Amino acid sequence: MANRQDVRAEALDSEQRTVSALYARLDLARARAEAALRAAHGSGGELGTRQARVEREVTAAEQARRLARLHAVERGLCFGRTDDTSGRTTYVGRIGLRDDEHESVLVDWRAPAARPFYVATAGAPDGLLRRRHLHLKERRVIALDDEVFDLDRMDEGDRRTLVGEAALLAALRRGRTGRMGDVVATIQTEQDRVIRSSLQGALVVQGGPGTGKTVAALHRAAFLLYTHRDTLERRGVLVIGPNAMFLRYIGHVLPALGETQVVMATLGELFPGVRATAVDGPRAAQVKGDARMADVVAAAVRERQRLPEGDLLVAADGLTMRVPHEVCARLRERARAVRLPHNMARKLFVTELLKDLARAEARAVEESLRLAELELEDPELAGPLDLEDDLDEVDLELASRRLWSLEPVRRAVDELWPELTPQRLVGELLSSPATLRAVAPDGLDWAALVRPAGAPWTVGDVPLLDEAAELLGEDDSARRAAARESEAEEEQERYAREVLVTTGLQEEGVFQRADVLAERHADPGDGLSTAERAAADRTWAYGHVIVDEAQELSAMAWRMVMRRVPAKSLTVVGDIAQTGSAAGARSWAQVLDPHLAGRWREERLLVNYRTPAEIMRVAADVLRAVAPGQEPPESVREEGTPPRAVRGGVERLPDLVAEESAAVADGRVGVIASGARHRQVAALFPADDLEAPVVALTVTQAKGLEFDAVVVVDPAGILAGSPMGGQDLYVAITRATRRLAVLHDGDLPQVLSALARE
Ligand SMILES: Nc1ncnc2c1ncn2[C@@H]1O[C@H](COP(=O)(O)OP(=O)(O)OP(=O)(O)O)[C@@H](O)[C@H]1O
Repeated sequence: MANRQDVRAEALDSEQRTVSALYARLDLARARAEAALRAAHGSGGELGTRQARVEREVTAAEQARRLARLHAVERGLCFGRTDDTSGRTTYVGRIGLRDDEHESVLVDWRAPAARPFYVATAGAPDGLLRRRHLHLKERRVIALDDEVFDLDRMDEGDRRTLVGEAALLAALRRGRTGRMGDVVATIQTEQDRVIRSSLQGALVVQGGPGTGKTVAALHRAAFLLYTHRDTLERRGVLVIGPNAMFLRYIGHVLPALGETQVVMATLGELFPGVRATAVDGPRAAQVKGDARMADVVAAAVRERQRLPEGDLLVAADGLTMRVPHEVCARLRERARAVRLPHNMARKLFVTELLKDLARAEARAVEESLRLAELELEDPELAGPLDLEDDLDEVDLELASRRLWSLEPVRRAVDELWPELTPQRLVGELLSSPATLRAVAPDGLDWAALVRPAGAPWTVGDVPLLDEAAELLGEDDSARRAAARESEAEEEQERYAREVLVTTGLQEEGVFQRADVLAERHADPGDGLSTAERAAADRTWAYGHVIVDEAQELSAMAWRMVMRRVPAKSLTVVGDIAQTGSAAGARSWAQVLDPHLAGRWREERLLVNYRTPAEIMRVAADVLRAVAPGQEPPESVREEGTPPRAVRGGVERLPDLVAEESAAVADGRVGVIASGARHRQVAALFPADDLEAPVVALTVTQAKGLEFDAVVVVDPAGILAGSPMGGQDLYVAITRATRRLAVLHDGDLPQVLSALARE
């Protein structure tokens, strides 16, 4: 009788044959796409009608995209197999493949046929007998894991082939690389519900640290693009993350899932032309994020629609024109009443005011003539003279045009109703205590906002700029056109370079230069991909928006995000217990109801795949202290290394980090310090690249990230550092996947008393 070793080898062999055949299909699909691409490029050159040329280009673009996808799925092409009760075997992979008879040989993980692979559980096997995970190294099958749902119904031969350790645990024990990986092979049932939830409406994914919210949201983006490709490729998907480092951390997940058409941005980048990275202190952040700031910005715009002290007096060309105060007030009311944005309504105000100035000019001329008449006693000039009444519409228009060319007139108009950019309005508002005092509602701590003129934009300013842009009706068409043009060229070249590399066309001498190919590819429209076009356009309406670490968004930030997605199709991912920003959410209803009026659904993730149970027990004490109503997620594994507290100052840190590094071998160490200690710690570990073996971060920077070992420095400083210090400590502790050490120089905070002492 064959022993277990032989059975294992036999099963591996058999799967290897299947997997090799799948890779052969992949190679064939690539060869076909390359041939189609070459045919599209090669056919007809510059000849043919414009329509033929456009059609060729569309085909070429499609084939190039297909090729890029086929190349992106090389690693781990096939990772799953199901055997069901009707005797059918299905292989699940990163993309779908068919044989020459058009029979499916590999099912795309996002397709309905792949569902049982993700949802089957021992209690509800969904028609499955067995689920098998295949582990590949390059194109070789190196291990198998089986989960059996109905042993009794398996035949003897199949039973003998059962192999494996739970695939999930194997995946979770892998060392961290500084990049988030995809988990397509081990998606859990509760995560699968999130991933496949309908595109319509807003879905909130609430879950404690490490429950896979981020990873599920990214797989959801890939799933939605697969299922609703038409809509979403046209409108685009936007993923909003807390900072650039986080976006780099997750940046590899979607391409590995075959999706490259997603815009990733931080909140500080959502206003084209501004890249804010500075952050406000808690007091300013809280006020800036307050929903009442929308009224403040609106009042600041109205405040710029001014009236003269008394009558308006404009001296130009040797005359003084006078427009009575009441007339100016009437003109302002009329311009406001049209309810157009400020810069558009200005046109109306200026047109009317110029007419009144023209009449005033006529009056002034008349007046001066009368004076001249009195002085000269010239009988020729005697008799009634009423220039003002003689002006008809044509005269008025001509006079207005002439007046508009005079500097003093322009200055006077700008004084009353200036053309404003969002940057100017918000910049001048925040550096003017007098204006802030005048426009802030009672009870708003406006003094917290005051800052010097020209200070760099903060992330909290961006929603204010966006609000201002809505009210001002920023006319950015010229800037947009220019930006599109240069970006379009760059994009075409970049794309062409990719095509040259992935297809080997360059090597074969079909195209030597990316710019030549780019020229061929020039989109008859603006040539930008949806993603690029959307990122450059403040008013772009995305098809779907995913917000990660969404608990940090202020009420003002939510207003901005909602403008980006008028269809209100959103995935909101976060954990109320981790809110660190003073302006962040205390409940999902509080931040979402103003926009969605209860029309949002919530899924909860309850299992922590990151943090071992020993560390989570300490984190749970912290959570109980800061948010008594919140339940910590349950860890899926014990690691066996008790988390520890080490007494000492920063001088003890190099040794401690060396110990932790040695303990995790090739893994990564994150040193998370209080704001007060961060500078000192960062000087010891200066790398700002997550792939470095050791990286020093503040809690805010560490949000959403994870490390094999974490060293928390100055827990008391973290607790005392902000009104949300408890939440911050909870975040810091839960970044560890294997080991935790806490370095403290004063007394260890009470909430950490469960740590082993050294
Ligand atoms: N089904 C899964 N299979 C394998 N690994 C998983 C799975 N789900 C989650 N993980 C891993 O668990 C870790 C935590 O996931 P993720 O960062 O998405 O959690 P999160 O809920 O966003 O956490 P936080 O709130 O702390 O930012 C990641 O390393 C992720 O790859």
